[in-house]
Amino acid sequence: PLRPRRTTLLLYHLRGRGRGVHSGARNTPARLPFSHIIEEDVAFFTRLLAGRAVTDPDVLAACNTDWLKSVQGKSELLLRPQTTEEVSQILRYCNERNLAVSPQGGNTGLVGGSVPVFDEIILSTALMNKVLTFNTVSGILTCQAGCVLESLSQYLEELDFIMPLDLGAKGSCHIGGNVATNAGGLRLLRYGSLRGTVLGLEVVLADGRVLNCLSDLRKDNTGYDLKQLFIGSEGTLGVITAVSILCPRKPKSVNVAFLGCLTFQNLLETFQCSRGMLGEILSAFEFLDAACMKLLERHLQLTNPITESPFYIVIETAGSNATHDEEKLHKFLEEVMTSSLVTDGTVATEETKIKALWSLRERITEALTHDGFTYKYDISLPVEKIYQLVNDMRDHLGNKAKNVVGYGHVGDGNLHLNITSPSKDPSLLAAIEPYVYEWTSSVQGSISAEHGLGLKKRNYIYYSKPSEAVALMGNIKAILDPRGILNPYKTLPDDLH
Ligand SMILES: O=C(O)CC[C@@H](O)C(=O)O
Ligand SMILES: [Zn+2]
Repeated sequence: PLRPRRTTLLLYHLRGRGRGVHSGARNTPARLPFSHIIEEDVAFFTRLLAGRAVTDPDVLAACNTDWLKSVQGKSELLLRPQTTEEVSQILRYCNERNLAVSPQGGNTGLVGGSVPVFDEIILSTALMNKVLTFNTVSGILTCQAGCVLESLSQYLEELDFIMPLDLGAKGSCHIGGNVATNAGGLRLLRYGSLRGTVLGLEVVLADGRVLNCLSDLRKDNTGYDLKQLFIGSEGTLGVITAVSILCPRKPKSVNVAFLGCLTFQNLLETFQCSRGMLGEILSAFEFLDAACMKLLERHLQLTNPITESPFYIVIETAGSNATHDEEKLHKFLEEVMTSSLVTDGTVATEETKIKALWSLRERITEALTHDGFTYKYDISLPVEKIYQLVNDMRDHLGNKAKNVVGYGHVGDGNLHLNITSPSKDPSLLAAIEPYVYEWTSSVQGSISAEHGLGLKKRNYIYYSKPSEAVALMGNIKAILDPRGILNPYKTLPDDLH
């Protein structure tokens, strides 16, 4: 049988905890002994933030619920600071009073990391939305954490630059949240992860200290690279208040091809061929299966632009010379079609058609929300194994699930495995987990490629990290946030809290 590669002791611990209890219950932690908010606290924040300390239940309702509507917090206080100094004062106060804080950006996360679990104070970055500097020579942008990704993209496009990341949630997500979760998205294949493009951060620590490591430099080897600790730490080690990020030039020519393949093996060979033939202009290689296409058609009334196929690919090229790029793309398409790797396809050069083709990939998450309750898995695997997990899961679940779909970032070896059911179904969940984690661990994959661990996946960390590494994470947490007030119940497993 498939087994996680961690020590027997940990396995026993992990399984013993869950035995006989469905994962939903296993995932609900107990409230830690933080203070409760009293009138004096609200008075303090009202004085500090004048009109931006919100107790209105209607406003709080939206911030207490995650985008998937699967986690429901009970916070009674939302704070909307505008400056780093205000964040610093908020945290200093909360730390002294032992009040827990749930930092929140655009609240588009998919693992329950951005909403309170109990009555944590919500610290929103929504009003910290200013661009601070942009250097047109270096392409380095420095902005506050609450800037919406799409607004930054629009700002930069006017200056002939783009953001190095792009994702479906761009219209709502905040750059600070992107960095805090180390969001990957659709351009990672070309521009790399935020661990490379983020050059500096300003972070407020749990006790209110401000760590200004913003940077206008591409290179800086002076001591430990502290910013890396905060990238992907999901607000558990500090609150990111500003970001310096390296932005590429806006490509002069962009093309998108939407292709159909008969088998996943053909899709993989098409990927290899695209790397060889498109080289430096390849900017995305994404896939969806036929089950995703059916959901897009049924729930969003989108139209499949090509013949029905078991697999679809979205390839984007971005370069500086339209003639050169198109020539390369056409040679590549000729090659994959004559060799029958690809059975049908369409190409877009014009912006509205490019957008329409991209929505077939970007709107799958939205289509899934109309299909019922969705169990989501964001898995990193050796690229050639990506679809095997989807097939194995289908066999494993039989007719227990409504739909089992696979899509994701082929270029990054990142599968989004989503399973729907008419409503929340504990017996379905028990069939999916821990099977999905054991399967992933057996091929040394990661149980969270780009969405983070948040509330939902925190206790499964041992499937992807050795116990020594998790213990060290606990030590780091204890140094930076000794009272544990920052985003409690998230990222780290319950046995460390
Ligand atoms: O909804 C999901 O599971 C994936 C969301 C996002 O990461 C994507 O790539 O579309
Ligand atoms: Zn994704």
